Amino acid sequence: MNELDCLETASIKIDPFTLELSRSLSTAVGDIEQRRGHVVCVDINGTVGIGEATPLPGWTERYPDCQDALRSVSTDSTSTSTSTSTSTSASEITPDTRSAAHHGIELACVDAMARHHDSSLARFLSTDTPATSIPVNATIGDCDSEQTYKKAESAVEDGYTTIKLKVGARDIESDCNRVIAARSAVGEDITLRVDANGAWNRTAAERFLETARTVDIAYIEQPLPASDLDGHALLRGRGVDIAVDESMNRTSPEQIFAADAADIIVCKPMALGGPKQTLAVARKAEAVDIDTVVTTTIDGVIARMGAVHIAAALPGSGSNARACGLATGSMLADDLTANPVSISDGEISVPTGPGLAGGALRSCCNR
Ligand SMILES: O=C(O)CCC(=O)c1ccccc1C(=O)O
Ligand SMILES: [Mg+2]
Repeated sequence: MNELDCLETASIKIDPFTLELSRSLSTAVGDIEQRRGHVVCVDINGTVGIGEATPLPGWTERYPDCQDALRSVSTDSTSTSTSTSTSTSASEITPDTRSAAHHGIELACVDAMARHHDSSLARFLSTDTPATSIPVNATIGDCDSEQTYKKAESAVEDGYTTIKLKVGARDIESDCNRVIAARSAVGEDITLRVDANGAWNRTAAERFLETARTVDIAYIEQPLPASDLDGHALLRGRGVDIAVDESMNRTSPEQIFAADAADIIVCKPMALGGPKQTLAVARKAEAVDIDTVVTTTIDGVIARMGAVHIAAALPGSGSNARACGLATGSMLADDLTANPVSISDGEISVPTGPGLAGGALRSCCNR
């Protein structure tokens, strides 16, 4: 079955939501304060599947475009209140494959298919035995050195063994002082990484790299603008690994690999258009010895669990793999429904029931 073949036979219902963050996440490209999206519920011959489409401007299509794309495939007239016609033939309109709308539908389809096979989504997607838990990183937004120290200390108290700091929102010297502060807060055994969200030029990135090497930063995520693949290639091999994130949205994985631009790719299923594209990219990366780190765009619990299953289905996933950015649920003030799995000792367990999480997310389709 093709990923969206289910559109031909499924009924599709969409339900908009807004989730506030408990505290905004400060990054080099601005603050994230709120997440708006749609729960997507499909019914394929009586098997229900749940997905989530939560666009983030800059990373995916804009909210109105996502909503239009979902309405065009929805078969439920009550959820298309502002549109005059109900539904066009679903097979005529399929959302752009690299979109949050596509992610929402595809996730719902694979959830239904996994349920139909009485398999967890990770097992359904994996060509191997999926991981049962995934190490995850704590994420610390931009803040001053003193706050960085305190937050790093408390992340370790909470059991995290990998911490990611957002950098690039202040001058290089201040960010250098922040990573020095973070290292002194956590000791030697904790993995530190930073994410500049493309804020630096090559000179600034080189300056940061000198300090990063001395405080043992595992990798710098997107130091340079997304299109500067050659610049990323030049930063490699200097004692700190280089990861790309935004570049994944601007160029193809093949271009990134060909430019030798990255040691690690960061994959956000919501931005890559769904579980299948994400896995396909990760498998290509593995074939050329590049690690994949799966993260979210700070999604609701449905997409977050989707990302956990994707991470578990990846080649070489599990406790020895690099920590994934999947501990983003605590940034939300409220959620679509209760978290089906817990995070402890820096690892998130992979839900074991059929599909995304057995019956645990079911209430999302009756909201
Ligand atoms: O990866 C993480 O630790 C959290 C997720 C994160 O940083 C993020 C969240 C929303 C949008 C962009 C990003 C990013 O990685 O740049
Ligand atoms: Mg990033």
